[in-house]
Amino acid sequence: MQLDWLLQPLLTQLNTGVLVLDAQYRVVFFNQFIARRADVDLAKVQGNLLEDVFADLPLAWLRRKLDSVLHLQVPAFSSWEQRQYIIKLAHLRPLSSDSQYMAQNCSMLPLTAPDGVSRYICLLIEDATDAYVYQQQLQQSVIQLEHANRTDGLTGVYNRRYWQQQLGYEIQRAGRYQHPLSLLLFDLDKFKDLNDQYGHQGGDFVLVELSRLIGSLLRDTDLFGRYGGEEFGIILPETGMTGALQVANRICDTVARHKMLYNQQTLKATISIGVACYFAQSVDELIQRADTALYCAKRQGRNRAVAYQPELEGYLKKVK
Ligand SMILES: Nc1nc2c(ncn2[C@@H]2O[C@H](COP(=O)(O)OP(=O)(O)OP(=O)(O)O)[C@@H](O)[C@H]2O)c(=O)[nH]1
Repeated sequence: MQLDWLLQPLLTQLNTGVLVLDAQYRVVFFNQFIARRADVDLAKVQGNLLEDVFADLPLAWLRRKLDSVLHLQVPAFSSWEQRQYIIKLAHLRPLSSDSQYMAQNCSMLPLTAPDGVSRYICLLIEDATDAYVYQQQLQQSVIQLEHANRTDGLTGVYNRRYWQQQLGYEIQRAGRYQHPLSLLLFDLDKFKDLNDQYGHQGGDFVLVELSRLIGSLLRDTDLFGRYGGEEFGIILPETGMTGALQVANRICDTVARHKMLYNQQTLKATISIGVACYFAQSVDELIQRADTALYCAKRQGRNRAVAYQPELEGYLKKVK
């Protein structure tokens, strides 16, 4: 049975790109799938070098691949995960993909003409844009989940679990390399009164506004987290007591001077800060020391930063 008549309609309708090159990598043939998406006319470019027909090919890489197919006479494959595309072909999902071009799986097959001598290579190009788009969406979701997993939903600073985990890592690092490390624990003053006066939403507004303000006063390497309701912690890597007190006083002063507009009313708030330095303690001990200093700051009249010293423990016993 003669089947030659099948070839042309099959190649025209095939939902796969077919591109045939000779041994000098000149274009012998490509089907409609490629012609339409690359906007090239086979009759006009037949016999031209591959790189003169299709712009911006990854030429060095592609030649290495084609050379091995031609000389070893074994097929090669390139997936979209390895190289998103080889030939710039327009795809049919321009809106749902961040890429203008079709993601491609490409098989490269060695061919020998009936004369038994002339060698060719056939490239079969499959549209893998769907897989590419799904993978992009999945990666995006993973990034969003990771962000949500370490962030406090209200204020956008780190949540307690993640922040405390980071404190553990920073303590290990400071211990191993004998580097300074300080911790600030702060708490809004008389926040209950603020909540009572402006409602819970007013209180939330202040928490958000002050988190943003304080975050803007920190270095990128500092780690700012929400420890509990209106209590926050800041880890200051590479910072000893003098530097930590400077940061704490700057935060205290900036907050006290900051005016916030809420429901046409001007709000002000103050904070108290406890400062502790790392000296080979555990996470819990370091937090405990900063908490003791914070408690003293409250007892001494609020709106201030107090540095932890062992004498504070005696002071606490007296006032209790
Ligand atoms: N709006 C709001 N309020 C909160 C949140 N978390 C805790 N609070 C409130 O913060 C207040 C904390 O009150 P207290 O622990 O008595 O302390 P304070 O009024 O700030 O007084 P001092 O700490 O002694 O200066 C409580 O009224 C809590 O309900 C929150 O996420 N949003």
